[in-house]
Amino acid sequence: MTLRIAEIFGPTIQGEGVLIGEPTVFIRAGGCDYRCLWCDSPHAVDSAFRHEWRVMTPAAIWAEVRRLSGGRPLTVSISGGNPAIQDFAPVIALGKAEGYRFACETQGSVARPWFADLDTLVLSPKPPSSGQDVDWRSFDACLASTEGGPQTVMKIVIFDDTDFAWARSVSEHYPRLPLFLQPGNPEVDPEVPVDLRAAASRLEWLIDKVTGAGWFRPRVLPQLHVLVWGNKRGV
Ligand SMILES: C[S@@+](CC[C@H](N)C(=O)[O-])C[C@H]1O[C@@H](n2cnc3c(N)ncnc32)[C@H](O)[C@@H]1O
Ligand SMILES: Nc1nc2[nH]cc(C(=O)O)c2c(=O)[nH]1
Ligand code: SF4
Ligand SMILES: [Mg+2]
Repeated sequence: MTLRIAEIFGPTIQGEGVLIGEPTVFIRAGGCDYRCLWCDSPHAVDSAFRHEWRVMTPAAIWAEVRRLSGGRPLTVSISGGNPAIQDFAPVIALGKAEGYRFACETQGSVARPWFADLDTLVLSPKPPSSGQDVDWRSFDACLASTEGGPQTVMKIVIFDDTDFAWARSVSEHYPRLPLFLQPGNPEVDPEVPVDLRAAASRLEWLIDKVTGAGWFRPRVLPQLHVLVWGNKRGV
C-alpha cells in the first residue's frame, strides 16, 4: 500500500492552534477534496503540482520521519491537502510503536477510523470566504470517530466580518469543542517576504472583534510560523 505525499519536513514548531510552539515533524499529504480560494498550500492540492508528490510506502514515510527527528520521539502532524482521503493508519502504527505522538489537520469533510488512533485531531471547517460548502454530517462523523479518544479541537480561519459571524454561530452548535481562531493570511506566495506590520494588524483586527463582541470563548492566535518565515515551504 502507498500514499501520495507532497512533503515531509521538520523538526519545526507547530505554528497554529492548540499545539502552538510544539516541536513537530510534518507529513503533508498530496490531494484535497476542497479548493479553498485562499489555500496557503496549493502545492499539496492542485494537480498541477502532482509531479512533485512522492508515492511512498508507510515504511518509507516512517524512515523519513525517523531520520528528520534523529529517532527521538516528538509530535508528528499529518496535514495536507486533506490527509483524510488516504489511509494513514499504518504510518501511525509504526510511529506509536516507537513512542511518537500524532496530530492531524483536516477540514472535517471525510471521517476515518484512524482518527481514533491520534493524540490530537484538529478540525478546521471552512468559513464563507473559502468559497467551500461545509457538509456538517461529515463533520459530525469526524467528531463521532474521536469520542472518548484523542483531544479534538476546532480551528477556524477568519478573513472578514462574514467569517467572524459564521464562526460564532458554528461555535454555538459545538459548545464543548475547544475553539481557536486565526486571522487569514492573504499572502500565499512562498517567495514574498512576510509583512510583519500587516500580519500584526490582521491579528489586532481579530482580537478587537472577539473582545469587542464580549465573546470570551475562543483563543485567538497568529500563525507563528508565518510571523517567522512568511509562507515559505518546508517550515
Ligand atoms: C493547508 S490546511 C491542510 C489541512 C486541511 N486541508 C485543512 O484545511 O484543515 C492547514 C491549515 O491551514 C489553514 N489555512 C489554509 N490557508 C490559510 C490562509 N491563507 N490563512 C490562514 N490559514 C490558512 C487551514 O484552514 C488549516 O487549518
Ligand atoms: N510550522 C507550521 N505549522 C503549521 N501548522 C499547520 C500547518 C499546516 O500547513 O497544516 C503548518 C505548517 O505548514 N507549518
Ligand atoms: S481544505 Fe485545506 S488543503 Fe484543502 S484547499 Fe482548503 S485549506 Fe487547502
Ligand atoms: Mg500551513
